[in-house]
Amino acid sequence: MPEALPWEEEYGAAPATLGERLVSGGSDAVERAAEAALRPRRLDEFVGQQVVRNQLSLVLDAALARGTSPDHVLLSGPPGLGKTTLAMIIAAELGTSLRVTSGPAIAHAGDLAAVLSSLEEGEVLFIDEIHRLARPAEELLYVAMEDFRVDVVVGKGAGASAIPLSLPPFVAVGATTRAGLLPAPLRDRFGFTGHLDFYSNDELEKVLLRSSGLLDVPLTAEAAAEIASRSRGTPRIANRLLRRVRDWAQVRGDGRLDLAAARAALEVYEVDPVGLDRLDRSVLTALCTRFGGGPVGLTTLAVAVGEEPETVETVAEPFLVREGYMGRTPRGRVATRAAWEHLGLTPPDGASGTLWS
Ligand SMILES: Nc1ncnc2c1ncn2[C@@H]1O[C@H](COP(=O)(O)OP(=O)(O)OP(=O)(O)O)[C@@H](O)[C@H]1O
Repeated sequence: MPEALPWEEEYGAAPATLGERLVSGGSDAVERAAEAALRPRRLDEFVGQQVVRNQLSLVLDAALARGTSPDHVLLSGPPGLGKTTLAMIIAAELGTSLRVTSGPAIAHAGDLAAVLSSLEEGEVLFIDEIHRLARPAEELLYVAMEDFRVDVVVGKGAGASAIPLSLPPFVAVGATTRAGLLPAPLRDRFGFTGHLDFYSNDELEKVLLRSSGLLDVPLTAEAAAEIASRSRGTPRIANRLLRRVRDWAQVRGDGRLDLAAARAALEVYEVDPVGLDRLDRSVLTALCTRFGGGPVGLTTLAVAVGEEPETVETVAEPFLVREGYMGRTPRGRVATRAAWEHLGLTPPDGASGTLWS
């Protein structure tokens, strides 16, 4: 198994709690409905991710020019960066329709065989969380991707036989937060792999200004910059914070989405100027004030903030480590100088781990 990329360890499948959290990359069903209206529909509306966008546009244009289907596409990256959106765009650019499924939705290889055998020629099959496909379904998929064929098993035991069923050519688009977990034979069937990275604040401002236009709420440039800087490099979070600022402006403000409204709304929702929320801050505060900056074990730290260790590890820690507020050492979690400074605290002299940076 190849080594996981650094962010893959941090951004596994979103735990259930993520959907309830304003600054998480994950989303729930209600959230998804609100997001649908803000999705870019074509490649030239898709903000940022210049490298992937250029590469993908070449793959698609070349296929269109040849009049054939493009290679299968694998999209990897943390939640909320636009993998589903890109899959929809691929179908739109190819002028075909999109069929959507996901690794966890396919319990048996037969479920996948049913989806595959109902595909129309040239259709795009989007498989979200492809790393969570069961092994037999995975094996069925890579035969289908390579040879456009599924082997339908008839009968049981010694009398079982496989009847090959031809499939029309289709395009598989897989999305994963953990490309390193895909077995090599499956990964190799994707002719093009695009890795999505966190967005810059400038790019998030563009996402926000575009979304505010679609929502028909005027957003000032300063407010866009303020929301962008608290959005953890993630368009999904940026759009979600925008909707909360819009709520505040409608209910408590004068309807305008300006800097004052953005700051006031994000204060109500406890999203601080660098995008940390209450859980993030309570983890850092406990680490600094109760454990002298660490090192402290995950379980002890989690008990101190009244959370499950898994919640601290998967929900708060990835962003805190990525942004340099927390370190993971063999002896436990440590606060960095940036954490002390962010909380307005002075690190005690000589405390081990406190000046970890
Ligand atoms: N490049 C972009 N430009 C504009 N909006 C974007 C962009 N990328 C994502 N978004 C917005 O962010 C939201 C989340 O994107 P999307 O659902 O595609 O993410 P995802 O990577 O598939 O997440 P998950 O892995 O959780 O399914 C969408 O509603 C979309 O409007």
